[in-house]
Amino acid sequence: MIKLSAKLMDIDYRGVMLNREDARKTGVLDGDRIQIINQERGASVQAVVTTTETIIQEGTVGIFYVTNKRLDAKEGETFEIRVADRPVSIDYIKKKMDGGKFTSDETFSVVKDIVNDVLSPGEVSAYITGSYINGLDMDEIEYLTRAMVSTGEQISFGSHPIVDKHSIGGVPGNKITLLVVPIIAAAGLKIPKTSSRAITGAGGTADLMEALCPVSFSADEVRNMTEKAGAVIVWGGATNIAPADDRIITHEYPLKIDARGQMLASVMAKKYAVGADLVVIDIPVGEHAKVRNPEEGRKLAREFIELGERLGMRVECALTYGDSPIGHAIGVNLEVREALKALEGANIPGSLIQKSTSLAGIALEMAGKAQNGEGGKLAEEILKSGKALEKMKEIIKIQGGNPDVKSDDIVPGSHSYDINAPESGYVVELNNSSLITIARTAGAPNDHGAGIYIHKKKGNHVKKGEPIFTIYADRPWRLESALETGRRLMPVIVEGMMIDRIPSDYWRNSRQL
Ligand SMILES: O=P(O)(O)OC[C@H]1O[C@H](OP(=O)(O)O)[C@H](O)[C@@H]1O
Ligand SMILES: O=c1cc[nH]c(=O)[nH]1
Repeated sequence: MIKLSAKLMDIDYRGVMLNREDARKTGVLDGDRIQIINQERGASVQAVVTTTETIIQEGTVGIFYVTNKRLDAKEGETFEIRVADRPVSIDYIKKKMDGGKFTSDETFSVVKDIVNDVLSPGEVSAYITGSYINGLDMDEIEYLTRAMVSTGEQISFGSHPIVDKHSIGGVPGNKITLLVVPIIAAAGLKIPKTSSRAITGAGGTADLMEALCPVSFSADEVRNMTEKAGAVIVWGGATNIAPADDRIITHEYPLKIDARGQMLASVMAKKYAVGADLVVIDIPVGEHAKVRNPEEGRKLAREFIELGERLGMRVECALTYGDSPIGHAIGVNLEVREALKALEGANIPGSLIQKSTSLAGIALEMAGKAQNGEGGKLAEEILKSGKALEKMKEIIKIQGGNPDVKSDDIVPGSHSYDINAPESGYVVELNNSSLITIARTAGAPNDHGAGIYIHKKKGNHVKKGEPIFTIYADRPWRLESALETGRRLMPVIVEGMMIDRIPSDYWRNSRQL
């Protein structure tokens, strides 16, 4: 054991940094774990070590920002540093990587160590990859859901039913939560909606809502705001509701993967933790979506329903069209503007309003607000009457945003480029996954102005030279990269257009490269 004085490092990262000499004295290498202890205050956390020769001087321990949120160290405070045992959860992760099955206790141990930052980013990625490749069965998924809930805070409400909705994502432009939640709340129901940020997409609901108001709240605040306004739309990652969820999603985001078992647990843990009784799940189905065909969609729906039964929630699922973006906008500001326009009563074509009112309609029927088969109509009436817009303003206000915001106040990035049709014909291919990659390369979701506006969707006729879609970015170099990505991925095909020309000396030239 050695004693070191704290140096606070304002870096949004987990763990500690030790001078190599102190690491040697303690007996740890890069990636090992230490226990940092202040006996007087009773403060003690485990952290993964990074070593340095220059950034941290001998006699000092650098404490990264996220770890210090739990340790609450002051600059210069003295801490005892000891080698920490290798967590047993790593053995469980290896077991899963070798194709084994988690028990309930093993799952809890892994989740607890993720939440307490005991596992390094590499170990969390190994857990996700092991579960992604070898899968989780329904028992393991239930264990994971319960572990995610029990390692965080839970909310309970005085009156019921509590309604909730969730989309598994995977379809670009899926801004429907900004319509579905206010419609349900305007019907007099409570819906404490927590969302994640983008996982495989260019803007998750939490990213979108953040363009209108703060989304980071404690569990208590979520409950109080929902009691007052009937609804919230907040970022689950900030609430300490199922805190493991966001840690897992952070590692899935760069890989653009959403492991099936973890997805079921991630969604249902958020519902269970807010005390939901009635849950509607949106499962987009399409060639480039997370679920490729209706059979797979029905299987996933059964799994959601079964998991709901195990946890005491009534779940209904909607298989939705996931072959084409929802509405015309992809990326934070473009999507928020489109959603607000729909709430303001603009004549937005098709998919956004239809999908939103169908999903909201299922919830209204489940809660007994509408007869079976009448929910969609009631949802549409609520939207058209302006009551959903009023409710959305109330939600924005209670979360600390400007309730008078108009759709036209939310503007796309100032750098844009139109992708025009090379030929006249029908749009026969508009690849969701490539559109998302282009929008992300343009800066989405971090740059709120970045994204894509689609003028012609699959099946639409386009004349030569007309724009098919426009790419927006907040920074010129991001737009350049997005264009380069677009040229490589060719996300759109117009019937009759030549896709590529391969000259006879192509192979010789490429071999020379
Ligand atoms: O990034 P991809 O994987 O498309 O989807 C992730 C999005 O889907 C869900 O939407 P909601 O919370 O039901 O609105 C998540 O919370 C997240 O916002
Ligand atoms: O909230 C969500 C949505 C999709 N997939 C997840 O893992 N979580």
